Amino acid sequence: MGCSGRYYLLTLVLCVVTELAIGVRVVSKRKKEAISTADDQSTSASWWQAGTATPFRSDSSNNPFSSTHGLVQTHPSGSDPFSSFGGVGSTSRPSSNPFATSGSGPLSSGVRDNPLPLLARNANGKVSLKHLDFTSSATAELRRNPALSAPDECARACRENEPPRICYYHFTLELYTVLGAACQVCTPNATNVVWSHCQCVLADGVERGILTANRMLPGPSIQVCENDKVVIDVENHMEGMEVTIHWHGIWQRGTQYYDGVPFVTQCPIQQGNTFRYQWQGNAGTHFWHAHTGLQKLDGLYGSIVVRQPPSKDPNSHLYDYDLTTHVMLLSDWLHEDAAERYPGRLAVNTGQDPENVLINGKGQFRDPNTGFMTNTPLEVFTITPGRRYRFRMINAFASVCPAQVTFEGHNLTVIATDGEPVHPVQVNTIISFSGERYDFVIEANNIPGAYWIQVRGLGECGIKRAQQLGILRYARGPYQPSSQTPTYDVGIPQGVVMNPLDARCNVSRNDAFCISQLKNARHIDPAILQERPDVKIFLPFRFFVYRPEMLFQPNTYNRYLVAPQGDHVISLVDEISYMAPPAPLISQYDDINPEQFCNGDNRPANCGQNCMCTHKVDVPLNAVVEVVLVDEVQIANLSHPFHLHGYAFNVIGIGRSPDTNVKKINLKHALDLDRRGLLERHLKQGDLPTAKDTIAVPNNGYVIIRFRANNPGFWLFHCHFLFHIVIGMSLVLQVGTQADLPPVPPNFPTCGDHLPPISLH
Ligand SMILES: CC(=O)NCCc1ccc(O)c(O)c1
Repeated sequence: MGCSGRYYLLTLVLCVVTELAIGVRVVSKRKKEAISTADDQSTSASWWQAGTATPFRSDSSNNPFSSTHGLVQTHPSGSDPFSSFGGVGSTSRPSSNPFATSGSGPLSSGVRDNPLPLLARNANGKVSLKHLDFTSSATAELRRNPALSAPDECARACRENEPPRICYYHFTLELYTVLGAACQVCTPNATNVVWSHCQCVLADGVERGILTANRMLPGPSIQVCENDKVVIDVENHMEGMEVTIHWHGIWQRGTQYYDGVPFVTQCPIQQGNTFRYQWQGNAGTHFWHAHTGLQKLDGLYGSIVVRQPPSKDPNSHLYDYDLTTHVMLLSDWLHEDAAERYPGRLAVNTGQDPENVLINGKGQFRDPNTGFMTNTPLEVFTITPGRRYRFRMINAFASVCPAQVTFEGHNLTVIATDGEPVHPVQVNTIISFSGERYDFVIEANNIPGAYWIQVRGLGECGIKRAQQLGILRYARGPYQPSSQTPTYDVGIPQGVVMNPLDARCNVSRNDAFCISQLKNARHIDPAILQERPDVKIFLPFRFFVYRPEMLFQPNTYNRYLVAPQGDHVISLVDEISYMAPPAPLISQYDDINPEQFCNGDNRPANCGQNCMCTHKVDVPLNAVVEVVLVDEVQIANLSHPFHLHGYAFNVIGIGRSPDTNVKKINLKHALDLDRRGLLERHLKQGDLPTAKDTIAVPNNGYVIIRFRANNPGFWLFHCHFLFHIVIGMSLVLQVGTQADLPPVPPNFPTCGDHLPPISLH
């Protein structure tokens, strides 16, 4: 296939950015104060089920704790899994439970945390912090340096004239376990997000080895105000593992070397080493996760919330509360190490699809073979009648499954995506992809009670019918919904869909909103909407399927993934499979052999169908860049979410070929459509394309994004599916030159090959 036409560099026109005044909105309505009574905060009670203890463990035979505490559940056939949940129904425990012999149970044993505080967070409102004793988790650094603020001091309502803080976090990364002995000492609090005093990780009640930051799942939440400085010391104690942490959604202007991409912005952090990340966050709902190997899927992720004073949020009049506890992090979950699925197996546990879905690291699991269900606590979000709440949803999935979130009996008013505010739209359900965030408002306007939250895994996750439940609970009301438990097939009625999978985005419809129909609530650089961008890049992507004879040729060791149907594949973006260089681009550029680099216009000689090199596309600083992503994957039902580091881009168009006799879109056809003016581009006055940093390219379709390349650096641009990253569905956009970048800090770690002359002494 020829390369011409894949990558266009048009004349760079430097545009003077005229700062247009944004319509200033005066928010005068005083926000309500937090209510923080104990019954708002804790889910109370335990999840031990009366009856015979049947801990659900992958192997309980040689585990000393196997019959002592655990997830006892006995509902093979649809009886109510919540009879002991939240203080409703039976609270007696199996006699084999060690807590039972204490006569008091974990709630009153004195070792359990105090109820977690509810922080009121509407910036005019007061912050109410109760019961929080952080002395035990204050690290040496916090004690030593009085200029630093602890996580709970930073998780506050943001005011306009308040001095910024320096918010300090210490992440200790370890190999750890779900249902370890820590669970004999305490039970985690269901609403704990900022940190935990309890080291018990329950997940979905199925024992497995995991990776954790500070023995929490998700890891610690970073919640700060817009101008705060954030400092995170990442101490790697994972045996035999290196790691980097990426701060997904944080632009890293001026701190490009702290973006956390291995061999692009840093050397991976070796075991036993501590790496200090420091950045200032752009406002919004973001998250952090490991960017090395498959570690993210084993538990290394957590939320980031960068709040603003309400006067700076164009949608602040739509909600009364923006609580630390109303972050909703969705993740997919396996019952074994992610590495068990890579490169992948042919007979047992094939493919990469998850066993389960978690909401804030919580959930239950129904064993499809036995029908037994764990009864670990579900996530509970508490609301007060009449109030309006901002929820911050993060899709931290690693797999290809879109996640569909529905709240029983409540509309969702979407007010932001990927940290960027939009003109509000009301929907009933949100479909999101790995890496995306959606902020929405829920008004507590239904009959006070408890309501189901359903998160379904779509796409490939439909095979295992992976879903999870949570509870939206009105304060002082029951913990248990009175309605039928939603099942995968008979769920909460879906109504209007945010982000429909059918990619019908060129028509206004009353059953769905496409992302390309959302309107940006912030100022858009007018140059973004000019007809011709300065740089236009077509990026088709697909898989290359190996024949086994090619892949397993003696003395060749090419990487591959065994896809769900058994195909052995690598990923190609513009016919190139990304390989990381042996040293970081940002700090050791000159150590890298220039022949390592490639792109569609510069393919290495003899680079065949499985061309592997460091795919890098250069973009002039300040150019207006358009990227057209084209899905050339020949698989139905699979849409790839692309994430750009360092930026939020404007989503100019999403669609499929209008040509009904074209069965499969490809680069050639997309170029042809573009020539004929048939690619959808929202460039009219008033279209206000929304800003995002992660966008799913619809299956058999395309996405057009634009951004002004005003943040110099080496920015990874990649499919956010974890198993697609490791087989090369990535490239680096180099914006500007090394001279445009701040130098890396003194003593920045170095790495690289060691290939000295061979000597016998
Ligand atoms: C012919 C072909 O492209 N096969 C690959 C299909 C595939 C690859 C990777 C996945 O994660 C996945 O779900 C499906």
